[in-house]
Amino acid sequence: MDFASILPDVIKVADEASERVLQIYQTDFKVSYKEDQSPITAADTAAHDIIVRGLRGISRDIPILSEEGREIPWEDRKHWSRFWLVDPIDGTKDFTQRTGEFTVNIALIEDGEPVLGVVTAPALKEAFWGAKGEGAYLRDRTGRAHRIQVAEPKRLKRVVASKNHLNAETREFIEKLGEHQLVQAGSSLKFCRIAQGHADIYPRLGPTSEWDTGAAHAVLLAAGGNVRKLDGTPLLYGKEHPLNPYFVAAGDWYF
Ligand SMILES: Nc1ncnc2c1ncn2[C@@H]1O[C@H](COP(=O)(O)O)[C@@H](OP(=O)(O)O)[C@H]1O
Ligand SMILES: [Mg+2]
Repeated sequence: MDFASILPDVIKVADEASERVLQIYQTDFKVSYKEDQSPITAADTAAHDIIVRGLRGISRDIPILSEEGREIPWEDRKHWSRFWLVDPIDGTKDFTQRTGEFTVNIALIEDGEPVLGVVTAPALKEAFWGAKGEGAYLRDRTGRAHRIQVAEPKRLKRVVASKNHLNAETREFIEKLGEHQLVQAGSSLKFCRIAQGHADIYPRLGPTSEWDTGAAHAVLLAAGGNVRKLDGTPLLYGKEHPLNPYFVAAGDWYF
């Protein structure tokens, strides 16, 4: 598949969803709660609909797995060698708390590997994208896009961690890194901050699902980073259960 030729179309889909999400963000939106007690708003479902329609326009043959879509039986999914993995809004808590640190996430997975990803932060007016063999890019709030790359190794490690999920295991991991400084970022922006060289390590010793990480994982890979499980093997996608194992994201030099 020619990633360079489909990237502009995927970015366009993410931008359309982001625009709608931002409109809803600026209203007095209502918050409901799903079965697992996680929050959901009209923005999640509106973004899901726009993304599904847009991706179908890019290719009718690639199936879509979205956090806000219907559950697709493993019997069907186990035959997928390529699929879109979508989180219409990652960081819904940040959305409802109006921190601005939420993202729209679209990934393309091939044989378990995130090979293309687009992550937008509508309220911050930032968009990140990357694909295998194509490098990673940030379009900043001025509207200009430029190539991004992970930072060189330094003694002082800038650690990004979830403010909502900073548990004892994560704290212990961070202490062992030696000289460090905590950098705050919500949702999948944690991977993106590493990809652009603003942070060095993101330990996630807590739950996430595949759709929370796929797109930003692809961006980080394209920027010279990696995401590995605690046993050192790569984090993979398309499992029967969408829950990710614990992982660490960082520049390649860390592993
Ligand atoms: N118990 C749990 N099981 C699965 N995922 C969880 C979880 N607790 C938090 N998460 C995931 O962590 C994401 C938020 O991460 P962070 O705190 O780093 O911003 C949430 O994304 P959503 O907002 O898309 O639901 C959610 O998917
Ligand atoms: Mg999510």
